[in-house]
Amino acid sequence: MNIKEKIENLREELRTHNYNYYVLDKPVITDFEFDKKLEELQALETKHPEFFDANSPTQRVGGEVTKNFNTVTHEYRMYSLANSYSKEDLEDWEARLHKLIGNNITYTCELKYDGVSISIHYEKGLLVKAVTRGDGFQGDDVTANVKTIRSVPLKLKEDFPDKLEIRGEIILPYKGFTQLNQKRIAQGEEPYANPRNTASGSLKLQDSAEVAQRPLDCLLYGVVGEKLPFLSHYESLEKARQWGFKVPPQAQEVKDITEVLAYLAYWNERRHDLPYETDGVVVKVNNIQQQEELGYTAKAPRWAMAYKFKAEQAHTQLEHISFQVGRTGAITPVANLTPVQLAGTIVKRASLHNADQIEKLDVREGDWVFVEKGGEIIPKIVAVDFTKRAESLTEFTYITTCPECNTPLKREEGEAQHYCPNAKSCPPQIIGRIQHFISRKAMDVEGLGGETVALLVKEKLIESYADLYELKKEQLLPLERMAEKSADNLLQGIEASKNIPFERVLYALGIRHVGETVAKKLALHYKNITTLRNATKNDLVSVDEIGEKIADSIIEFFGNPTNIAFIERLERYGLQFSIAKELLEGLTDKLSGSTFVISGVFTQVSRKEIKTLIEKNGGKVTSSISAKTDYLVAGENMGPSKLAKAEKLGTKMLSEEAFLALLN
Ligand SMILES: NC(=O)c1ccc[n+]([C@@H]2O[C@H](COP(=O)([O-])OP(=O)(O)OC[C@H]3O[C@@H](n4cnc5c(N)ncnc54)[C@H](O)[C@@H]3O)[C@@H](O)[C@H]2O)c1
Ligand SMILES: [Zn+2]
Repeated sequence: MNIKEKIENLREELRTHNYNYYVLDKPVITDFEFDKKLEELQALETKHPEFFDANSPTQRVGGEVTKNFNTVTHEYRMYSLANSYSKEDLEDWEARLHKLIGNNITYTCELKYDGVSISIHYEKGLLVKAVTRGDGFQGDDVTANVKTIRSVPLKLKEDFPDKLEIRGEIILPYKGFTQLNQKRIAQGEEPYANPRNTASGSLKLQDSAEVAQRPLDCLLYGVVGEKLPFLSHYESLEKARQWGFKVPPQAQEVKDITEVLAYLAYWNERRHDLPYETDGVVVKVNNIQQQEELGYTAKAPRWAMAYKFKAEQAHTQLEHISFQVGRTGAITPVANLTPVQLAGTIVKRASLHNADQIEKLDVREGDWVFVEKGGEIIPKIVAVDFTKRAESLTEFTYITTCPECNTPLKREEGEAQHYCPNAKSCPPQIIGRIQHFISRKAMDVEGLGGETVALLVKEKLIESYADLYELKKEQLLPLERMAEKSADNLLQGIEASKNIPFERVLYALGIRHVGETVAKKLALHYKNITTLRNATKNDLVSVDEIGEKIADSIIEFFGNPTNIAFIERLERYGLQFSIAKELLEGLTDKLSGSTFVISGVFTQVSRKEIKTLIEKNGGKVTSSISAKTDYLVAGENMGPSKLAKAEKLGTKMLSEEAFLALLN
């Protein structure tokens, strides 16, 4: 690989990670690994200026505007921050500052809150607009969602300027994060991975009533605008507090880099005492006039510098490896560790993912290991400390039978995970399936939680989700902690679930690889369970987004007489097994085979309606333009990057009118 290819590859790789992180809220590498790669690219680009590209991830803010909100152009651009990792980096920065603006500089140090950036606009003291950072030039209008955050003032106090834009970070404090996850686990749902991505995902929800349920908070760190009533950054924070904003009190004015380093050392130790996550410190030139003189690079202010805390590692001993069985029978190996302090919590377990991972690390029971916390709540083992390996340790042999039911395990070709095939009577699979069935996105059975399901199974009152519909009050009352009222609620919840629409019932059945979106696709395509049941593999794979793996799994599911018996029972109880009439209205295949991207703001119909129209007419909507995009439905104020990409690829553009005409 030559240098140019290497640079190109790194850029492409970083773009993908940006997309995973900012758009999907599902990073696949740790921030530390991401920053390392970005640094590597930066070094290569500095050494080879001939390959400069204004679109490189080193030159641009990593996010994007999504298609789900109105797009707003920022009056003042939103930037990222330059990063430093050592004392030397900070000293180099100070030397550059001295050269540019002289020696008379003081700084403000603040913590770097780990959440999502937000810009909030006030006019005459009233909150008028809240916008995400997006690509730095344009962001998503998330006003309705931000208004649900209690600490964000809707009205300012005291002598505020007529027009004001304030910048901050929306975060999810640890406490709220834990509560949210406890609720999810009780409802049989997968817990969220970490506070930052959950905050980001919450902010992007379409339903602000749901956002209001998320215990988000907003910490402010900067005011932008003309003729503002302060001379230094530190004063601006004090002012913002007076206006009613939540500005953390840890910010501190310091006079030189030595004091900056003391602040860093202090918070490196103590950051875990804070009620929310921080990933570093931000140092800012204090004097606003000096800030203006220094200005910005393509990506970040020259007057500010982030210093990232090191990802923390712990060193401990792996006592033994145990195994968990999930609802689909998937086996996950878990490392049970000698408890050790890591990033503010005591860690006792770490994920080992699958057999390959164990082999790759060559980890053995009794080994000393290094544990790290990345993007996941469950920490992972990053390496074995071979210097401490006792000679007596033997290579770990993976289990061959299910730890819960003793059935020989299976591993399909090309899959990393082992499965317990005994779906019918393996206890965690039975419980897991029922927990999935009642979960919020599925049948949403109110009054019934994951723990009660486990109890009902243990007491042999139910063996399958179908049994739920035959539960009687007399059976429930003798259960521990089951008062008359809770029994009633539970039964009412079960009764009410009979109205849940077909696509969710289909998802609730728990067919492997059939998630929410796939269930919806299948429901829309096949309209009822009978046609779906009779579909052949060829037929299935012809449906948009249904691949072989999903098709095989559907065929297998319906080929199993036990499942058919369940479905027949559920039909008898009155669950919905065909698609609701409203959904069928206006369904055509006019746009079948075409892929659309929607961008900008529209006047006659909303973006959401456009999306629905496309899908109802058989088209497909994706979020970013690629060679596969057939049409770009372009509203006003479209993102410049989208436009450029569409032009480059020659994507057909449709105005709002042209799009509507296409349908008629
Ligand atoms: N793991 C991945 O795949 C992946 C992918 C992309 C980005 N990332 C991570 O995202 C980050 C890069 O994102 P970025 O461009 O937002 O840079 P950044 O997070 O390093 O810095 C900029 C942001 O810091 C925030 N911030 C928090 N406290 C602040 C304060 N007191 N003052 C000023 N700003 C403050 C602001 O919202 C600002 O937008 C890095 O941490 C990177 O590792 C990870
Ligand atoms: Zn089993």
